[in-house]
Amino acid sequence: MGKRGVRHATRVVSPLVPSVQVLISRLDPGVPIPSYARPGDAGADLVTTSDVEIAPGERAIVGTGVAIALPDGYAAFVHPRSGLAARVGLSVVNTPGTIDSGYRGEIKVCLINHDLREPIRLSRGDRIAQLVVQRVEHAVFQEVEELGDSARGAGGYGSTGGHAVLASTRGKTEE
Ligand SMILES: O=c1ccn([C@H]2C[C@H](O)[C@@H](COP(=O)(O)OP(=O)(O)OP(=O)(O)O)O2)c(=O)[nH]1
Ligand SMILES: [Mg+2]
Repeated sequence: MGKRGVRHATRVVSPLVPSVQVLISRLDPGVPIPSYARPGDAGADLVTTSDVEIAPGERAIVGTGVAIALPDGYAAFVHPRSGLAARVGLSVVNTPGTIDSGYRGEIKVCLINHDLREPIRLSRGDRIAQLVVQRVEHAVFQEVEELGDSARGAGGYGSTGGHAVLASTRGKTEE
C-alpha cells in the first residue's frame, strides 16, 4: 500500500521482456541493428542508410540497411518518431508501414516532410522511424446476409461528436 492507502500495481515481470526472436540480416554492415532506446519501448529505432534532403511537402524513400524474417503470425509496423515529427515535421507517408512476415527485402521507409517552409536534412545513421513487432490475426472472412446489431451500428466519422471544426466556421455551426 502507498502512503494514502493507494495500492500500487505490483510488477510481476519487467515490461516488454524480449519474447519473440526475429531473424535479421544486415544488408549494410555499417548500420546498427534496430534497438530499443529504453526498457519498455514498443518501437526499435530504424536508421537511414543515406544522406537525404527532403524539401517542404516532399517525400523520399530511404533504406534502413536491414531485412528481417518474422515468424508466422507476426507483422512489423514502421511508425514515425514523435520527436522528429514535433520538431521538424518528419513523418512516414504510409504510417504505419506494414512489414509482412514473408517479406525478406530491405525495410524501407517512405518519409515525408510536413513542414511548409523548411527542408529536412538527414544523415546516414540518423534514427528516422521505429519498428513495432506485433502479433496479428489472419481473418477467415465469412460472408453473411446480416451482420447483427451493435451499439454503434453504422455511425462513424464523428458520429459521437467532439470533432474539430474549421476556424473560419467556429461558432457559426450548430453542434
Ligand atoms: O513502410 C514499408 C512498408 C512496406 N515495406 C515492404 C514490406 C512489405 O511486406 C512490402 C509490401 O508492403 P505493402 O503491402 O504495404 O505494399 P503494397 O503496395 O501492397 O505492395 P505489395 O503489392 O508488394 O504487397 O513492402 C517496407 O519496406 N516499408
Ligand atoms: Mg500489400
